[in-house]
Amino acid sequence: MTAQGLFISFEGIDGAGKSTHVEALAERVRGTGRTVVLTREPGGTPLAEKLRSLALHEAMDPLTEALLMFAARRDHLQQVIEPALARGDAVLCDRFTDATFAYQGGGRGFDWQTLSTLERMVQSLPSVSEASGVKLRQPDLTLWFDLPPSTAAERLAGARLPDRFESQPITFFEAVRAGYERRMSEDPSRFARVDANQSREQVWQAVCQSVHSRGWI
Ligand SMILES: Nc1ncnc2c1ncn2[C@@H]1O[C@H](COP(=O)(O)OP(=O)(O)OP(=O)(O)O)[C@@H](O)[C@H]1O
Ligand SMILES: Cc1cn([C@H]2C[C@H](O)[C@@H](COP(=O)(O)O)O2)c(=O)[nH]c1=O
Repeated sequence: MTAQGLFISFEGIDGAGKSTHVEALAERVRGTGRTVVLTREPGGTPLAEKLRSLALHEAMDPLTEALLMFAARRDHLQQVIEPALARGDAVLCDRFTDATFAYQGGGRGFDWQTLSTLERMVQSLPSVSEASGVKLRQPDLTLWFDLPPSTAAERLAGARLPDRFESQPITFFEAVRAGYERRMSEDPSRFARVDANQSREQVWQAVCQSVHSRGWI
C-alpha cells in the first residue's frame, strides 16, 4: 500500500471479466470506510477520454499508439490518481501500465525497453530523494484476470461493435497474454493472477480473497 491511498488495477485481455467485478469490489472497499475512485485507462479525464477514442478507433503506427497510451496516463495520473491517493482514497482502475506492456509490447511487438523508458518518464514520483533512487507509481495490487483468448472471444461474440483491439485475431491476444505473463514475472508480488475461466461467483471469491489477504477489505 502507498503511504496514504490504495491503488488496485484490473488487467486482462478483452472479455476476461474485469469490469464485471470492479463495482462490486468498490462497494466492498467503501465498506471499510474509504472513499473509492473508480476509473479506467485509457481515459479517466476529459483529455484522456479523447485520446482513448483516438487510440481505439483511428489507424496509427505502434509508436504513436504507445505514446497516446502514456500521454493519456500522464494526464490521468496528474488530474485524478495522484490527488486521490494523496487524499487517502482507494483508486480502482480498469487497466493501467501493464496493459501497455501487454498490448503494445506483447500484442504489437513494440520494444519493451522503450516502454520501460516511457514508464519511468510518466510515472516517476517527484517527492522521492535522489539517495533513495527514482520510485515509480505502480498499483499496490494488480488483479490479472487470466482467461484463454478463445473463451474471451466466445464471451464477447456479438456483444458490441469491436474496436481496433477487440477486432484482432486470437494470435494477437495470445501475445497479449504472454505480455501479461512477462510483466508479472518482473514484479510478482504486485500481481494476483485470478483464474477467470470459472463461474462469476468463483472469480468473485478469488478477487475477494486476494484483496482480503492483504487486509484491505
Ligand atoms: N465468469 C464468467 N463466466 C461467463 N461469462 C462471464 C464471466 N465473467 C464475465 N462474463 C461475461 O463476459 C463478457 C465480458 O465481461 P467483462 O465486460 O466484465 O470483461 P472485460 O474484461 O471488462 O472486457 P473489456 O476489457 O473488453 O471491457 C460480459 O458479457 C460478461 O457478462
Ligand atoms: C490502457 C491500455 C489499453 N489498451 C487497450 C486494451 C483494450 O482493448 C482497450 C480498452 O478497452 P476496454 O474495453 O476499456 O478494456 O485499450 C492498450 O492497448 N494499451 C493500454 O495501455
